[in-house]
Amino acid sequence: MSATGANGIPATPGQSRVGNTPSGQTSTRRFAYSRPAGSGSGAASDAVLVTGIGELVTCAGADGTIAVDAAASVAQRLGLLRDAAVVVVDGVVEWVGRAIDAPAADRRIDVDGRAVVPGFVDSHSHLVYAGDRVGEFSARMAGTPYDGGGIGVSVSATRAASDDELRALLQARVAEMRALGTTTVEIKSGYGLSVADEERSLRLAAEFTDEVTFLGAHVVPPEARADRAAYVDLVCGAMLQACAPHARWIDVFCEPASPHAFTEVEARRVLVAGRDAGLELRVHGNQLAAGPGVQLAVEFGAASVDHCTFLSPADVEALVGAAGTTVATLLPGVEFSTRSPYPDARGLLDAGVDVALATDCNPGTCNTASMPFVIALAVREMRMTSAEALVAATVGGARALRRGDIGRIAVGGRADLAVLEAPSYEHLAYRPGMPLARALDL
Ligand SMILES: N=CN[C@@H](CCC(=O)O)C(=O)O
Ligand SMILES: [Zn+2]
Repeated sequence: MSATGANGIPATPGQSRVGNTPSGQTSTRRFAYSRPAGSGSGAASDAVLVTGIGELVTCAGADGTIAVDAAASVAQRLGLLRDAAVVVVDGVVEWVGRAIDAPAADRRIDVDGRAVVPGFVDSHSHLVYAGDRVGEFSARMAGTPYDGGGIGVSVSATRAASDDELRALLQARVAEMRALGTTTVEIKSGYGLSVADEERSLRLAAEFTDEVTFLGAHVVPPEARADRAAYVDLVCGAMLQACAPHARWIDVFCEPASPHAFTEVEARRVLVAGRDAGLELRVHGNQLAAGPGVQLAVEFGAASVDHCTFLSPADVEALVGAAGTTVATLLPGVEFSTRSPYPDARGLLDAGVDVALATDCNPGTCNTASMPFVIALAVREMRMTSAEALVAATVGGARALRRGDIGRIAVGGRADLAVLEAPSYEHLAYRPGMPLARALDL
């Protein structure tokens, strides 16, 4: 997390909140930053010059997707600068340009020719859980299919954990993400599934991010299976009332192919109730089979429909029509870890759908916090170009969270930078599994 904290991943919980700021344009004006004379050290602005950037990818020209095009055009749309510098004042980008034109600043960080990209925006994760399900993973690798039933195992372990245990687990997971270049993360509940345990999950998640999502409608918990309707009533009633104050978003696992997840009718009730409570909408849909998730998300104007693994032509058409409103968030780490077919990213991009990439980090279907791994999968397995994958992991994630202040390196936006142990962003897919990206501490 950047030093300025809390809309992204804070280094420590409980940092102050920062509102959204609109992204500005790349600036080439020349001036010097310095602390105001006589100001106390606590009150002064802190201007940092990040220089020696061999390749700076600002994503400033990216509008959500990068067309497959001639190299020069891709570079232009990526907002790619060589031998560049960025000036950051109090966590906000104040200047972007050639290093030789850079103004003076209070402090200087020289990245010595490395590439710098926008910090990754991981717009889909389930980090509030205890225990693991490695046995389920091994069984799956031996042929047992995933159906969501294992979520109950994580619910039991999470309910049994103390607040401090869950907080420590969250802190460790968020730190792993930051060490891999992620600067904003969305965190869902969904392993509590009682009023008290969902409320607690969200309260703890809110210590680490503003992008908190209520997922009481993850599965019907084991003790409620005899009366599904009563559980949906609870989610839409007392649970929502207790959880809404901690959350920005509501999500539902709409997957009729799973006996544990929710039908279209049930999901519709959850989305209506969440919207009426003032929450913004997201949907887990079309993960295990073709189904109603995508159409429902589009109908409700949800910010994102996530997974999109099994889509009909009508689903793609609906997503094309919803471009600018509903993002298709692809989670190829899930297909990797469940040995499932990958979503047709190429078809979605070519059709004009807004696409994001995220980890879905969770104990069941994808236990990785690595956005670089997701980018490598997107390029190798889903035929996205490296440029498309980087944009989907930055601008795409920002759009899936309806945020204009992150995902790009632009004047007026948050100074969330990831530095690469590499000369170019293309190394992210070229060197899979290598620790190439880290969030830059300013
Ligand atoms: N599919 C629903 N939820 C998670 C998996 C949760 C779990 O299996 O623990 C997902 O997005 O893949
Ligand atoms: Zn998920």
